[in-house]
Amino acid sequence: MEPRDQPLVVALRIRPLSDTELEEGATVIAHKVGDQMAVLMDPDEDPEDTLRAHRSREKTFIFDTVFDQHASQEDVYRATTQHLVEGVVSGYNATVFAYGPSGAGKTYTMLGMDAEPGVYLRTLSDLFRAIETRGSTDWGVSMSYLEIYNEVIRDLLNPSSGFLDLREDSRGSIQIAGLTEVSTSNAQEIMHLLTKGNRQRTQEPTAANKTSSRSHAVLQVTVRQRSRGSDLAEGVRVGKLFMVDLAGSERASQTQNRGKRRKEGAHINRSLLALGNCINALSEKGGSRAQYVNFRDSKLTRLLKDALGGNSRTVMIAHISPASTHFEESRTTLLYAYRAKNIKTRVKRNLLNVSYHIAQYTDVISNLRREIEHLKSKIEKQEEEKRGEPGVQDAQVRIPSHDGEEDSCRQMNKIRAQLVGAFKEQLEMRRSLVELENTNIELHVDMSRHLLTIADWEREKAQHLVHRDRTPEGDEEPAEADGDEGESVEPPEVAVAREEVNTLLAEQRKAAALKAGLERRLASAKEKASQLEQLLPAQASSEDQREVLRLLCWAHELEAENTELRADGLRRRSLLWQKDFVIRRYHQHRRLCEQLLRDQRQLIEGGGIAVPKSLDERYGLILRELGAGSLNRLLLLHSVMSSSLREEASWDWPDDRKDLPWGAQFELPLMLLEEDSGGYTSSQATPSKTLGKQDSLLPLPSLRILLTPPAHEAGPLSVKNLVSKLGAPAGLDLGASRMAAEAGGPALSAQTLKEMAMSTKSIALIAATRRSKAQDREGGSGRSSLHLPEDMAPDSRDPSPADRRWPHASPGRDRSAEKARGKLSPSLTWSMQTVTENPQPPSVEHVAKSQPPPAPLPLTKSSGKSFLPAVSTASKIKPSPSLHADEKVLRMPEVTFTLPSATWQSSPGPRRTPLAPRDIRGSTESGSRRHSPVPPSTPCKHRGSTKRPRRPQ
Ligand SMILES: Nc1ncnc2c1ncn2[C@@H]1O[C@H](COP(=O)(O)OP(=O)(O)OP(=O)(O)O)[C@@H](O)[C@H]1O
Repeated sequence: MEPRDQPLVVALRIRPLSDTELEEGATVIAHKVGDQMAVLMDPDEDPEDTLRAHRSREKTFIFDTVFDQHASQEDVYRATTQHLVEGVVSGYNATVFAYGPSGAGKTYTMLGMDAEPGVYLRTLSDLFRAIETRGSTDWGVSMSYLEIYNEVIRDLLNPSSGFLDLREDSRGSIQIAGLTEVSTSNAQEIMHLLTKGNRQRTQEPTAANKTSSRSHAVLQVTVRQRSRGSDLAEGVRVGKLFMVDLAGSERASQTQNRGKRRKEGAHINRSLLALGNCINALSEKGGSRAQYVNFRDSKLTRLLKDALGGNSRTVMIAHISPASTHFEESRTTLLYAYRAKNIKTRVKRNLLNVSYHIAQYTDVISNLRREIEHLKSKIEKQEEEKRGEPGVQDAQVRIPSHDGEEDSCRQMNKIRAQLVGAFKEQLEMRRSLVELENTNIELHVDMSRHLLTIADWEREKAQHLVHRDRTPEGDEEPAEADGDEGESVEPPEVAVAREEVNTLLAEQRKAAALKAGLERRLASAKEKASQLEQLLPAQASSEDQREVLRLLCWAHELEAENTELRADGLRRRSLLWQKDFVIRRYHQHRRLCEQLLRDQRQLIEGGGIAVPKSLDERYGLILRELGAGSLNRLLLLHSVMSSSLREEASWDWPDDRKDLPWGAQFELPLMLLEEDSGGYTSSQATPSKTLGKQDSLLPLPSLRILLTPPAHEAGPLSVKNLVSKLGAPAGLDLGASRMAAEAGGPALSAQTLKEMAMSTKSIALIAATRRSKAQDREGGSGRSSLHLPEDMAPDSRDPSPADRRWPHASPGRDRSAEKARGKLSPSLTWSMQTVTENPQPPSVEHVAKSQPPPAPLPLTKSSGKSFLPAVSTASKIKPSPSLHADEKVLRMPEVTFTLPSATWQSSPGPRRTPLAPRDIRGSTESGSRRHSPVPPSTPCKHRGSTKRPRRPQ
């Protein structure tokens, strides 16, 4: 046995709900899933609302063992501590900690009750038993029991001895001067002493526990072994077993403790923090990098120095209450324990492909579906048989006569119970598998993030080196050369990232091992179930058989739906994560481009290089743009969108909006080159010195979502042309960045369009929320602040000020007036839908008819990579007329929300014909050929396939 190679074993125990918690109306939020997983649900989450399941702070944790309220003291002991006994008898140290907030059951686990003794007694009994079986040596067992209260040590076996001193001898081992050490010969004796000592332990009632232990109690059992007949000095082996019942880990803010209790809390937390630090540092020491372990921070850690830092096998039993009222403490405890578990890791690259896992779920679902079909056909066959054999109608005929009906019923019930048990088992395992997969994806994404941080640093370092190599020869930047920072020192966040990667890799390995085990168990459970199925006997009545088979079907169907639902959530989550990741990449890319531009500009100016006027103008524009910070605002918007989308990951849109993002047109902000004259005089022509003014000219970018294209569109323009015309808007957001990336290529890729669609969806959500809030503020007048975008009507260049309101503007803000003064920009609209290349502006009817709403989000895997609906790559961008203007001024257009909803009302402008819902759906009743985004007064629904993933109620 090599204790140094042993990782810290962490178990979790979830106690039953207490009477007090039940009285308070608390619900159970901590669940055990499988043998090693615990799920902590968010109590604020509505359990009925399955669609919002991913919005919660629900978290899954994997430990070495998890116990719930059904676990007995014996179960806990066997799984956590029993294996330590052998080591102690062989001369090693072992430590068992009970950790957790006040009232979570630490003392119950360690000390237990008379009828249900805890870890102490069971360990000691086993210890003595082990000693007895090795009868050939001389043994001595002694014990001491102390408490650390407010950073002072008291002897619980002899409290009158006062406060004891902790000393370190010349060999560095810790001694407590004056501590009573009692020699014992059996476990019962120790228990008697313990019970006596426990009465001396500092206990006070707190809000969480009427008999709260306010101190750390340490029971130390020392086993000395001497070989008979050998020299005494040489033949002694000493094994120490520490069993620690820590004080409650709750934070002061979480208790209602005042005065003395609060002071105690501070001490308790100090020693627990020190313990946590030691555990972390020790894990590093065991790993690749040696690290100083500060045991001196508290008495607790000094006392446990030998046990922790030496040849000790250590087990932590974390405790939590399952009650919703203790969510915060439970969460903190789980995180702490989870951290403690992550010690000793070995690095190995093991990046997994998320889509691979998703494909696995698809397989699971199809297997289950096949099974359902098989069972259904079995039932049908049986029923047919029954119909075909009228004589067999009476089931009694088939029942062997020797035991009669009762026997058959009993047997049937037995088999049915077994079957149900087998299915339950399978169900649990399947759920655990899904949870494991979730964990795996989280690990995967976390790791990608950390790898990105490391990659960033590596790149920076390389740049730094290149820069240093260049500097001594050229005297371009003598100042910087002087101020050379020397060897680049790895920043702490990179070190942390490396550490995290290691930890995550270990986690992944562990999760993979767990998964393999689960899969094996699932396979054998399946085998068992099918054997049971075979057993479905001829001796039972056919009615019973049918019932059992129906039960089978039902269980499988439920399971299939459940798995489908989870796989669906998983897909969406992984898509979001991937998207976030890509955005970060683009963000970096944008920063690089900015730097490049600045450097180039510096070079040009410094070297006095003559550049063409047009290029110079463009440089000026882009630098002003950067100075104005519009791009950053856009990125901010995008991150808001993204988080909003994540929160709304279930996408449970109201009926009138659920199809919208996939079939809608939308505008994304682009950097436009605009003529600095005529009707579009741009204030951006003013240099960026007037930043304050500019800020007011560039309100928070927003986005417009339209149902049909503008009536005055001048014809399609390919992305390639458009982007080359407008310049690459690097870093605007994912969709725009993609456009930039594809500037030299064909039209927008399907992937880009999908990503854009996702962005649109989140924006629409934000818009809807803001709108309903705005309506609330307006006192429910039913009059929303919906605006009519100016490019929706032929005369939009001369709008009536009264008609215009901007969602983000102050109520009185007159947008058209601003526009007339040249402060606002026209915007660019393009369609997500496949549009025929028609140079004429399409009528509303034509558009609606020729462009049925796109396909719904399919649940099945598409192309093995993405699960979003396929969007035509033939999509075209339709510019507004302003785009054909000469390219002189680079400017960021304003973009706005326009979402139809049953609840929205607006006052249409005098020159507009409001578009009825049926117009949007493409009814021929509409006489208007003009597009108007006026929202319908009844929910607008696309005709055609508007289905979203089906969700079971
Ligand atoms: N697994 C369990 N089964 C039944 N009852 C339990 C269990 N765990 C704890 N309890 C009960 O919960 C109450 C609080 O438990 P306990 O005193 O062990 O908590 P604690 O974590 O030691 O609290 P403190 O830190 O304040 O000392 C006790 O009445 C105990 O009997």
